[in-house]
Amino acid sequence: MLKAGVKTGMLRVLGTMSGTSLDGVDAAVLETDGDVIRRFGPSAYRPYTDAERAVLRTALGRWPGDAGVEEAAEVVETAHAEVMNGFEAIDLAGFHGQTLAHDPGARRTHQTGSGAVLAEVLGWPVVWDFRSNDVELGGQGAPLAPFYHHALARHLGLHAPVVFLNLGGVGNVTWVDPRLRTPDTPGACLAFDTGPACGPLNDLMQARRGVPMDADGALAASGIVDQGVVDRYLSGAYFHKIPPKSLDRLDPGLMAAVADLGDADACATLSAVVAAAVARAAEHYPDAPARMLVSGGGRHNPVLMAMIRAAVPCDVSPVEALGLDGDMIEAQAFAYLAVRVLRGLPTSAPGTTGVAAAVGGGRVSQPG
Ligand SMILES: Nc1ncnc2c1ncn2[C@@H]1O[C@H](COP(=O)(O)OP(=O)(O)OP(=O)(O)O)[C@@H](O)[C@H]1O
Ligand SMILES: CC(=O)N[C@H]1[C@@H]2OC[C@@H](O2)[C@@H](O)[C@@H]1O[C@H](C)C(=O)O
Repeated sequence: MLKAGVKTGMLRVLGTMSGTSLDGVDAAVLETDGDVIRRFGPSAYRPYTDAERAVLRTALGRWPGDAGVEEAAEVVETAHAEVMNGFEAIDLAGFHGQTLAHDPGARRTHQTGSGAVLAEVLGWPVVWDFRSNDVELGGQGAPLAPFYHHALARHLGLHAPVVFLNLGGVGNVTWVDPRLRTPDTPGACLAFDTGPACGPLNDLMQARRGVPMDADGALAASGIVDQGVVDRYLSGAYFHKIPPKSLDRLDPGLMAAVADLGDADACATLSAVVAAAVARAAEHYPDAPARMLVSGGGRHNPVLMAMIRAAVPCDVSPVEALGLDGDMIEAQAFAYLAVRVLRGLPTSAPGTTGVAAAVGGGRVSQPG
């Protein structure tokens, strides 16, 4: 199904993502027709300043109209306009925005920042608000990168099921079968959030040491895992749910569970929770994957990666092993999805968000 008046063929699309860890904006160019990938283009990263991050943090958990949300939208729009302005010859942009709140059970999700404002400022058509339609139709609204993971597996010429693991604030996996030609074919993609990833580690480091992360897992490396905490956490309701399922970044329960541990032991234990959650995900795979390809900032944490390797029975490598850029997969995904939205193609399916049938979503804003 092709929407009237839409340019056919390959487009040069700029995708952006502002992730749950509130570190900054990733922007990456992808040449695609919304089906196959032709080429990866340049990318850029624009960190939030401490003051901007504070504005975003204040607005977490809030909905449109709540106090502080307009200020957060302005921060997000300004940061995106700055980084997006540096790119040339763009046909289309895919703007995810910053998730402030996500409650699929109540059929609502909130990504702040207006694609209409960016279309005006940049002079390009902008696709945005990717998740609302899916949650309104009863889906989880997340994860949405899976259809792009399927395109990546095809682009890489893979012929067996693989798992893409993204380690951001939250962990999420996509099991993909590239032998099935389109991502919305039943059985082509199964995706869900595994559990917490870097988010709780960051929160702990911020609260106890005033730094944004356990850099290179240095503190976790000198700590001892409290296996009781790991086992108790993994016995929680989320880990018994059948996918699709998605998480909000905030889980005060996990922070409380490590409150009595010293800093190093708490970091080691939180890292072990991440690895155990990733390992637990395998219960749901339709078939054993040939390998696990890791993207997101957590792949830079060698302690976390070692724990995952020890817990998972297949090869685990950063996506760089296959020539991809693990910091830009999500930004590229929203470039890919933008073209799908423009062309009226689905962006999620029962296996990715639990929506009842494959659906599209997103709004398209044209410059005035
Ligand atoms: N060298 C490193 N050592 C340890 N952790 C690291 C390192 N580099 C990045 N990280 C972790 O990765 C996080 C950023 O990951 P990423 O940019 O993938 O998250 P995000 O896109 O905000 O999250 P999400 O995918 O959940 O939206 C940092 O906040 C930090 O916790
Ligand atoms: C609601 C929301 O913004 N979810 C994010 C978050 O960050 C990681 C994980 O939780 C994933 O479900 C999703 O983002 C990725 C890009 C996705 O939709 O695939």
